[in-house]
Amino acid sequence: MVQKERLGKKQELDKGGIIMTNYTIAVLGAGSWGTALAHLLANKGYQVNLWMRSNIQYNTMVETKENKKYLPGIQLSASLSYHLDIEKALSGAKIILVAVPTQQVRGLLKSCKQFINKDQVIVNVAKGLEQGTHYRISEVVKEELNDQPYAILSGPSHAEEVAKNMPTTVVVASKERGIAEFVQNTFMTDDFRVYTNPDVVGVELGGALKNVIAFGAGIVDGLGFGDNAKAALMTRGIREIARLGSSMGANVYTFAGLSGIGDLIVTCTSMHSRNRRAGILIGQGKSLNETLEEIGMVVEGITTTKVAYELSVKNNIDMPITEQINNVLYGDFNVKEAVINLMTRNKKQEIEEVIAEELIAW
Ligand SMILES: NC(=O)c1ccc[n+]([C@@H]2O[C@H](COP(=O)([O-])OP(=O)(O)OC[C@H]3O[C@@H](n4cnc5c(N)ncnc54)[C@H](O)[C@@H]3O)[C@@H](O)[C@H]2O)c1
Ligand SMILES: O=P(O)(O)OC[C@H](O)CO
Repeated sequence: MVQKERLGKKQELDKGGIIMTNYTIAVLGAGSWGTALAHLLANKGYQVNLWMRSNIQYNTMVETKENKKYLPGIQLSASLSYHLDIEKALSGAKIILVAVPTQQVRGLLKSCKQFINKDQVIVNVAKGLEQGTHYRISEVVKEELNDQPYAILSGPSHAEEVAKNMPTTVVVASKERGIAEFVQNTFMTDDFRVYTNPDVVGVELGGALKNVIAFGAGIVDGLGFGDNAKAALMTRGIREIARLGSSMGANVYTFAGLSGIGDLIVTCTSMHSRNRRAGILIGQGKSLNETLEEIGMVVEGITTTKVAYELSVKNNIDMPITEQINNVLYGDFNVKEAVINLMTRNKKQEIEEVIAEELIAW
């Protein structure tokens, strides 16, 4: 347990003026984000078990207390404990933080579900949609673990900045308010501010779909276009995210928040963003294979583009930016051709859902 004074006066207290930090949290996946969050939680005083699948990475991390490939230059919390044995990592944990790429989540859960207890809270941080099923991660978790307590933690948060305690705000969504507040209390620090939101669908979709637009923003940069084009892409991008999201049951206001415009801004403008950097390389004429090799980390927008495009067709939602990015990635379209296709579409009203009476009055 850590005294209130050490963590700052605004912390929520669990019990009698004392912040409970003596429980165990398992972090599955030691990429950039899993490592940064494990470091944050260990620094806050929790027992953190960081599990990874690679022996080589494990040996290096135990020896150097650094994640040289995914989070170089950060001396990790001395109390972090590293694991190759997933059963041991999960044992006694109150929270299981799932921090592997979206397409790997189902396989990971299948491989360890026999070690997961019914009361352990799954906190997902992956931002994507499953290929084939079109599922959000909560749907994958539901299919694999039935009614396991679940929350999604998302929002504008690059691992490189969180690991350096730079001010960051995120949002946690769960259908159960108590779970969202438990996760909020667990992760919140003076530098890492966590909001709650009941809209699991919106928070999951906002985090996944912004990667598609960020990839497009990178293409714009790679082509050498200016700020006008980037602003247009972001503005029209959030509209199509909101259109698809509301058709799938999300609250449209969620997309005006951290897991909407907030994450879109950071990902479209930051050089930390792998999605944006991948788009820049494609815009400069590199092939997809060359791009993925150069980035060397997960680029969620590449798989999510295909799923988002398929969802837009299935739900009959107009998503012209996503469609053109899908054409570039999977239809062999040239990036310049995609831009021409976007700019020369039929004339439109800006707010197409405007109610009929307003239109008539206008
Ligand atoms: N990096 C960030 O700043 C950040 C921030 C918020 C959310 N996210 C999201 O978090 C998720 C993970 O991203 P990341 O940045 O940590 O990716 P990363 O590419 O940095 O690392 C991915 C890690 O997952 C591991 N991995 C892959 N498949 C695995 C499997 N089957 N079992 C065990 N480990 C496996 C890899 O070895 C690697 O260590 C993504 O969905 C990403 O969008 C990342
Ligand atoms: O580096 P990216 O593009 O995967 O983005 C990381 C986070 O999602 C930013 O919030």
